[in-house]
Amino acid sequence: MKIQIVKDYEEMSRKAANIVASQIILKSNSVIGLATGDTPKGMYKELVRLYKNEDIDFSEVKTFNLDEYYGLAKDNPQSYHYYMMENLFKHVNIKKRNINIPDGMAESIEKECERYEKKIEKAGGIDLQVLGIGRNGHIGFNEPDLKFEAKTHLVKLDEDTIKANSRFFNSIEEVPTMAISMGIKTIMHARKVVLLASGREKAEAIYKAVKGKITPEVPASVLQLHPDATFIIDQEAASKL
Ligand SMILES: O=P(O)(O)OC[C@H]1O[C@](O)(CO)[C@@H](O)[C@@H]1O
Repeated sequence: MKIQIVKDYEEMSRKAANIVASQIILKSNSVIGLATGDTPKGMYKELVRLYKNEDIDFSEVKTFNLDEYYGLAKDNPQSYHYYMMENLFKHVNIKKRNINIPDGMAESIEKECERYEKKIEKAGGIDLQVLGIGRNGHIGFNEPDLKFEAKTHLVKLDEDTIKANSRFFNSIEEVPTMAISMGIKTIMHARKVVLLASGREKAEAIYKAVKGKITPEVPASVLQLHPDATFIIDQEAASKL
C-alpha cells in the first residue's frame, strides 16, 4: 500500500485525475472502476477539463461503478446513475454502451448482481478502481463486518452511512436503506486501486485502514493486502497517521 499525503482537496483531485488520465493514455480501452460521493467530484471536474483540453479520449474506455441505491430509478437525482451523468459522462465522449452501473430497480437483484460480475469478467477485469472511504471504513457500500469474499451483492446500509448520506436527500427518511455494491472480492481483483480521502472526518477511518488490523470491521483495511493500492489523502485525512 502506497500513501501519498497531499496538501488539500484540490491537490488530491488533480493527482487522482492524473492517475486516471495516464491509465487511459497508456491503454485507450481501459476498464475503470468509478466511485461516487463528494470525494471524487473534484477528480471528475479535472478529468472533464483534461478531456476538453484534448488530453484524454474516452471513446474506448469502459466504466463500472461501485454501487447504486436499491429502489432508485436512473433518473432520480439522488441515484448514482444521475450523479455520474452530471459529474462526468455527459461532459465527455464515453459511449453509452460502455457505461456500467448496477440497476437499483432490477426485478431480480440476484440476477442483476450475477450479470454485473459477468460483465466485469467479460470486459477483462478492472484495470484501475477508484475508491472513496466511508467514515466507518466502508469501501463501495461494503459496510463493516461483511465478509471479505463477497462479490456484487445487495447490502443493508449502516445507520452511520444513512446518516452521513442524508445530506444529499431532503430528509433522512428518504435515504434508501439498501444498495447494490461490488463486493470486496470484486474490488480486490482490480489490477490497480486508488483510494481518495479528504478532511478530518476521514482521519480515523484512514488510520484504521492503514495502520490497523486487517479485519472486515474496517473494510478498507483489506487494501493492505492489495499488490497495487495507493491512498491519496490530504493532510487533514492523514492527521492521525
Ligand atoms: O465521498 P463521501 O461523500 O464522503 O463518501 C464516502 C463513501 O461513501 C459512499 O458515498 C457511500 O456511502 C461511497 O460511495 C463513498 O466512497
